[in-house]
Formats: sequence, C-alpha cells, structure tokens
Amino acid sequence: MSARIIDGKAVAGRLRGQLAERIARLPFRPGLRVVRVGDDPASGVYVRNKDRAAAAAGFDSATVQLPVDTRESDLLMLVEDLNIDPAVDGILVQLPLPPQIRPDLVIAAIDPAKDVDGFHPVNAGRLATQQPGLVPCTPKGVMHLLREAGVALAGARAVVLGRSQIVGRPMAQLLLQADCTVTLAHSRTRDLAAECRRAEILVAAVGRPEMVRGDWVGEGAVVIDVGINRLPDGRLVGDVAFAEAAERAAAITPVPGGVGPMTIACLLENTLEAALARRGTQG
Ligand SMILES: Nc1nc(=O)c2c([nH]1)NC[C@@H]1CN(c3ccc(C(=O)N[C@@H](CCC(=O)O)C(=O)O)cc3)C=[N+]21
Repeated sequence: MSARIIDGKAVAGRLRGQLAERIARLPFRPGLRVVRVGDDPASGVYVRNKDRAAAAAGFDSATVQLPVDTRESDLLMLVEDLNIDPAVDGILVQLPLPPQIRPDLVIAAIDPAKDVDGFHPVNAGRLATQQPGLVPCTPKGVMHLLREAGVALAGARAVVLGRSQIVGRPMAQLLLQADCTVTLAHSRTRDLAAECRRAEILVAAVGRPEMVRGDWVGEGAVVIDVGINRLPDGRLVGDVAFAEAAERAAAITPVPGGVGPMTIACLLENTLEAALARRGTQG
C-alpha cells in the first residue's frame, strides 16, 4: 500500500480562511499576546509563522519579547497585566522557559478564559471532565485532520505514543471523547512496537526523530506525526520514519506540512473562541 498524504498545510489554510471571514464580520479584533522569554530556537519558527498567520487572519496580535534573565516575578506581573487588559483575549507564554522560571507557576497565573494554549489546570480539568473549555492546540489540530481526512473514529483502536501534558494526555482525552478505544503508550510501555502495530490510528508525539519504523505501523493504519525534529544536518523530520511508514499506512501526515500548521491555525481558532466567550457572543 502507498499512503494518502494528509495535507495539514492545506487544511490549516482553509481553517485560517474561515477564521478570517468570521473575524471580518466582528465589530472588534480578537487580541492575542505571545510572550517569549529568551530565544529558544524551538520557539523561533513558531513565533514567526504564528505572527504572520494571526495578522493575515485579522487578529490584533503582538509578541512581547523579554530578556533571557527575566525574573519569574516580573513575568508573573506581565501575565497579570495581560489578564486584566480588556483588549487581550488570548495569552500564550512560549515554552520552554529559562531555568529560573517555573513553567507550572506561570501557566497557573494565566486567566483560564485567556489560556489559548489550553495548558492551565482548569482547562485540563475541564477537558478531562468533558466540560467546555480551551483545548490544547496540537491535539485539537490532530482531531481536525482526522475528521477532514474522513477517518472513522467511533470504535477505532487509537494508540497515542507519548504522555506529555501538552500533547499525549489531551490527545488521548479527545480521541476518547470521539469514542475511540485509546491506548496511551510511552517510554516504559512493554513492547512498544507491538502496541503501535495494533493501532488503526497511530499518533506519534515523543520528540524522537524517526523513532517509529515502518514495521511499527499496521497495514492500513492512519498515522499522525506530531514530532518536529531538527537534525544536525538541518533537515526537519518527524517522530515517524515517513517513507517506511507510508508503505504500510493508508494515510499519513508529512513533516513539515502536517500537524505543525494545524497547531498555529488552532491557536487562532482558540483565540477567536476565547474572544467570543469573554464577550458572551457566538460571533
Ligand atoms: N506555549 C507554547 N505553545 C506552543 O504551541 C509551542 C510552544 N510554547 N513552544 C514551541 C512549540 C513549537 N510549536 C510549533 C508549532 C508549529 C510549527 C510549524 O508550523 N512547523 C512547520 C515547519 C516550520 C519549519 O519550516 O521549520 C511545519 O510543521 O510544517 C512548529 C512548531 C509550538 N510550540
């Protein structure tokens, strides 16, 4: 079998277009503030792409750049300013943060109504208890892609590889909500390859370049590659060995051009949702 490519870049483009149309009809511009402390390279591309996409879709978007030696208390004060600023609908603090700043404390300081990353414990709790809230952008983008690709979810065996707070865990919650039978596999899982091979839907989110080999993929599976890994030679690869996996999968996302662009589109979607919810309207 040779897999169909799930074009995340195209799906994200359409989603951003729909958001732009909705924003054009609003009497205000949803406000997004991205806070970046230092210049971690993993955040660089993301911040640039996000700024461009947000401006093009009609958001009032700005990045606040702070020096790498910023104190935790100063960052917390900035978050508080953004919490009470009526022009700000969404706040995103870029991760990772420098070592003098505790990320959990900063995330918990963000108003859950403005937490467009969906990382605040209140939003994580809402997701786990099936209440409405802001959902983390990457898993939300993956669900968009699965639906867009026409993947039957109810009853499907889904395996999520990686149990991170920002991708694996919320991903499992969303798949469960869509009636998949969900396995959350990780570094301590016994016989990871066999566990993955049983998946009809395989979501790889471990951050290890090309860890998922072709023989980890079941014949006809749908493979979603969340990993974005920069190799020493500058190449960008996912967590899945793409060429090998594509020989067995029915459908697969590429890197780049797969989940990454969806993360950005969903950040904008969350910002619009937050803006409408804060104003008590449906837009
Ligand atoms: N609070 C917080 N929230 C985040 O969501 C967050 C973060 N911190 N820190 C950094 C990571 C990284 N991240 C990316 C999102 C999209 C692409 C993306 O669009 N990538 C393009 C390729 C970009 C390229 O060419 O290098 C693609 O996959 O096609 C990349 C990286 C969000 N992150």
